[in-house]
Amino acid sequence: MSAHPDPWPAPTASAPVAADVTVPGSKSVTNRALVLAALAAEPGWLRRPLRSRDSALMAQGLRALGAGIEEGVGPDGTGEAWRVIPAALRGPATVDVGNAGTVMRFLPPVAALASGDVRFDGDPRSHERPLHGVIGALRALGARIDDAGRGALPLTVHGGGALDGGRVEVDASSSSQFISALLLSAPRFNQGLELRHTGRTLPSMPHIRMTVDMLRAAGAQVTTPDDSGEPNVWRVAPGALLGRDLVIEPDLSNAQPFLAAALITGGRVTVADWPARTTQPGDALREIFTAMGGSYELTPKGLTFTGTGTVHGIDIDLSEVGELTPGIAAVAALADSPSTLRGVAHLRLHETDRLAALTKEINALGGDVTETADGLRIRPRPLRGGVFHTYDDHRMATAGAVIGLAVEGVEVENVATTAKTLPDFPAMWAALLGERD
Ligand SMILES: O=C(O)C1=C[C@@H](OP(=O)(O)O)[C@@H](O)[C@H](O)C1
Ligand SMILES: C=C(OP(=O)(O)O)C(=O)O
Repeated sequence: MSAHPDPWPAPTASAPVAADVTVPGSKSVTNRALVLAALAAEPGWLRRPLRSRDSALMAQGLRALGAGIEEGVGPDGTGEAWRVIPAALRGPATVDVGNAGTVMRFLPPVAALASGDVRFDGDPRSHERPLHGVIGALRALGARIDDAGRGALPLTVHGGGALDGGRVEVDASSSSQFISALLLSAPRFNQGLELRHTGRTLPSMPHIRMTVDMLRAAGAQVTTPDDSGEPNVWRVAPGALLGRDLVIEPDLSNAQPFLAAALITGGRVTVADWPARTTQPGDALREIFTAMGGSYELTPKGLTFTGTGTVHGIDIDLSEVGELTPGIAAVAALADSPSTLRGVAHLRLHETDRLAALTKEINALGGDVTETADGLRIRPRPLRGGVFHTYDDHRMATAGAVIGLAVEGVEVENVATTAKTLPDFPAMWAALLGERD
């Protein structure tokens, strides 16, 4: 990957885009697959894993706890793959979570199963992101954790080599990852887990379904509220997990800027290998961007999205698909009518305060965005060039690039932050526009 100027001049589209795009593996699937493979009773493979900062941190954290994760080619000799060899989990170990929600939430339960002390720390922002649900639940299930009373990072898990498990209550209204974290390790708890969510709201349900689907595919017995009719209760039976040979789906949330490019420029983009059935929230983009003025066709080759060049505003509850908000806000700022994005108050505690950041940066380009209690109101106005700040948030960077397609002179500060989940973004973007990186 070449070094990029900072700020990075976002290319404008001089013509409708027409491109085939292959996006790397899903962050959410890769990091769940790594955890489940490390907890399994036998080795497994991840094929076409995401290689990015967040997945490297997850792999490194699991290695620190004793798991073997080898880079290589898949069992059929083709393509990149990771071989995961589970081993006894042990400290002392140090885990750097960076600013990866999946690492900071999914690994403390794994550490509670290890014997020895496991220290967790990360980027300054990781100290501000909610973790209290995981810490409180693990304590209630028998773990010893020293967080100096902060309810957040940094902290040390004093792993006892096993965890009783059993019943626990968690308020996961600030992050669905609290629930995913506890479910993923639960087959290894002595009594399994009965988890009750006590909050009024619960974001990102597709990500919880992803957790349940992947647990089941690894042989775990899981009961969801849909199965039992008991709202907000998940149960996981104790039992061994299978090692899998898993092909990771492309990251549909990272397909978003490319689909947005087709929508905005009146062009056409085909994203290869779009899964026919998936729990990824990015699958909702087909319908959301259709409502905003485009159309799509799903074929065995992938998803082809076509725009007309006219973008309509949208009034939509994004609570299930919160991570799509920055990209939708960028498109909405270029629409022919206002938009209201609702149900995403928890985005204030993501990589950055995304509601404040989007408001500030779009308005700095001449836009008219206001924050509401749980989202954004966006009134499109003619935009002008300027520096688009990204606050170490990969989705702010891609949002700035999307606006830059239609607005001359947009410069994205720290485009390298896209390495969190999409390290090749600047080169992929240049290829989309037929330019050299
Ligand atoms: O479990 C996951 O892989 C994710 C869950 C969501 O987190 P929140 O529920 O905290 O929004 C999502 O925003 C994040 O990008 C990935
Ligand atoms: C919220 C996100 O990430 P994280 O996994 O760090 O929570 C995201 O990728 O939009």
